[in-house]
Amino acid sequence: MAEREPLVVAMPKGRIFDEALLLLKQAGLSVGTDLSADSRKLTVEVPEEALSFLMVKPMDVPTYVEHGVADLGVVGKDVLLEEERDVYELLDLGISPCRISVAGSRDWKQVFNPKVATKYPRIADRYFREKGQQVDVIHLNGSVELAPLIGLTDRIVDIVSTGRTLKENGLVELEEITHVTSRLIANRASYRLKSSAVNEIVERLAQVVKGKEGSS
Ligand SMILES: Nc1ncnc2c1ncn2[C@@H]1O[C@H](COP(=O)(O)OP(=O)(O)OP(=O)(O)O)[C@@H](O)[C@H]1O
Ligand SMILES: O=P(O)(O)OC[C@H]1O[C@H](OP(=O)(O)OP(=O)(O)O)[C@H](O)[C@@H]1O
Repeated sequence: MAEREPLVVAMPKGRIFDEALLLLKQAGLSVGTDLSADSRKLTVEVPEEALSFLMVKPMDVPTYVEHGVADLGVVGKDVLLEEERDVYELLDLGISPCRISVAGSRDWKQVFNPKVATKYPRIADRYFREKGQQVDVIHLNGSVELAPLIGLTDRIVDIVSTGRTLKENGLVELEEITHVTSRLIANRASYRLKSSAVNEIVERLAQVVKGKEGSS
């Protein structure tokens, strides 16, 4: 039974949630039944473990952590690269793997003043700048694969996992930008001021992650 002030953890709703929850359980945390993908509750208290969870949009996890309303958060590396928030990245959890890639039609050809559609404008901008290519980045919030199909852009920068969305829309992966997995992040002040509680969770999760790596 923990006596300390609860650690607040920002949990991403959506794709990552179930895998993140499983990791917490495998780390021996009894998080109860309120913390579930089906729940509509936005805050879940687990007093037995001195933990409190916030259910947030994946893109917003680093925002809550940077501002210190959450001590810890679980978030995809894609979001960290895009959001560039001032947080500590403590652990690669190895869950929800995917990649960020450039994609387009099979017969794509370099054009003058090329356009790229993406949910990740900063990542795309940085990638093409580092390659010395000038592109016009168009920010979309989803259904990004539609852009080249209807002539909005020549290419896209988006998440690829199974490759099914690209395939079903007649697109191909042209270049991989980076591999993505989910990470445990911490608020900078919490990491110093609540170090023993934070380190305990990090160590427990690291054990689980190490065990999975060993068995794969
Ligand atoms: N196939 C995939 N597509 C998108 N994200 C994936 C995929 N596989 C793993 N991920 C990871 O899951 C996270 C996205 O989760 P999710 O799709 O639930 O959120 P979202 O993009 O904010 O979705 P929405 O805007 O539809 O709520 C990404 O940040 C990435 O790290
Ligand atoms: O390679 P796949 O396994 O097909 O996964 C990749 C697709 O999944 C995501 O879209 P999502 O379902 O989140 O919809 P969105 O278009 O609203 O972002 C991503 O943006 C790709 O479109």
